[in-house]
Amino acid sequence: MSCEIGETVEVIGIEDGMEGSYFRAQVIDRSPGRRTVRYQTLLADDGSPLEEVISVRRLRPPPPTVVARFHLGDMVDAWHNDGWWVGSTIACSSRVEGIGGRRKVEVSQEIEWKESSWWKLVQLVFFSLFWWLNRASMVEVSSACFLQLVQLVFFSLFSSACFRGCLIGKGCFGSVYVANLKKPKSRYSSFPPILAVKSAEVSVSSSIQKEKEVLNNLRGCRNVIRCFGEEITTGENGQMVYNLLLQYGSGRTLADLINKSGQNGLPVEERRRSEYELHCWSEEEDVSCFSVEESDTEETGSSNNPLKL
Ligand SMILES: Nc1ncnc2c1ncn2[C@@H]1O[C@H](COP(=O)(O)OP(=O)(O)OP(=O)(O)O)[C@@H](O)[C@H]1O
Repeated sequence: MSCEIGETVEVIGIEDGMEGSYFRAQVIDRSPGRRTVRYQTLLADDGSPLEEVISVRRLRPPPPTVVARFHLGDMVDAWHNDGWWVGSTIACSSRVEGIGGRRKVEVSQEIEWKESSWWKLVQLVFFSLFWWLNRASMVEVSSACFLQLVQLVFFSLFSSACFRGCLIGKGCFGSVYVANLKKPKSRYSSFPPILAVKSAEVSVSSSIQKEKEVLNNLRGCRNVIRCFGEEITTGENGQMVYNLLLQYGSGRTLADLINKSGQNGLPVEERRRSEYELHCWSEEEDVSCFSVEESDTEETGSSNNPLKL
């Protein structure tokens, strides 16, 4: 994205309470790696449009106007408080509102699963105690036993967040199930009511544990499936199962979509949308799964050329 003077862009909010929101603005000046923008909806103290100098990393192109069908659990942008907020649908209405050519849907705000400090304290006391007992040779704690103890404490404090439903698919490292929240009004109330849960036996779960780390690093990247946390449950045969709680992608994978589209490939609108999403992703995370021509001396290093997958 070149972000020339006069171009309309969207700026991601980074201040407290503004994370995950995008505000439309116009570029009014440029310097290497930075742009001065004038917001269309945010005002300065004197009532004039707010102007700000920001890094180009906070910019994205305005999204294309598409008429989309929304499903429960879809990730969407919703117009709220003068900006677009990333969320997921928790209810869909057929009512169409004329906001920027998009439908208005009810959203649950972006959430982050933060462990409460008392839970961290319990963990700390628990691990310190076993570390001390182990060092004093008062108990022999094998790693398997240790994991079971962790599970016991985990279960005594929290039961599983959701009911597991049918199998959606299997990958090399785990099986993916659709799941519903057990108690939508519990501490998980900010989770979408429908989740995808990727499960594998604890002993072979290192890859999906790694996946959690990767997804956490990509948190805030609006086009990447979100991870809501992890939990350990007991499987049917008593084995310990590691579960990754993921945003449910109702649209299936891009590969599924391409395969379904037959010989002519993706419809033009769908292709544009996918290119746009991959473009935003590459801007934010420097993803190298496709090549984009390098642009002049800009920090972002990408241009408006079509993506080559
Ligand atoms: N968050 C999700 N929402 C909906 N369906 C999903 C989700 N994650 C995975 N799936 C479905 O489950 C299948 C298996 O996914 P998984 O991530 O385990 O493996 P994969 O990406 O297909 O392959 P690999 O194991 O090589 O990564 C996918 O093909 C997809 O159809």
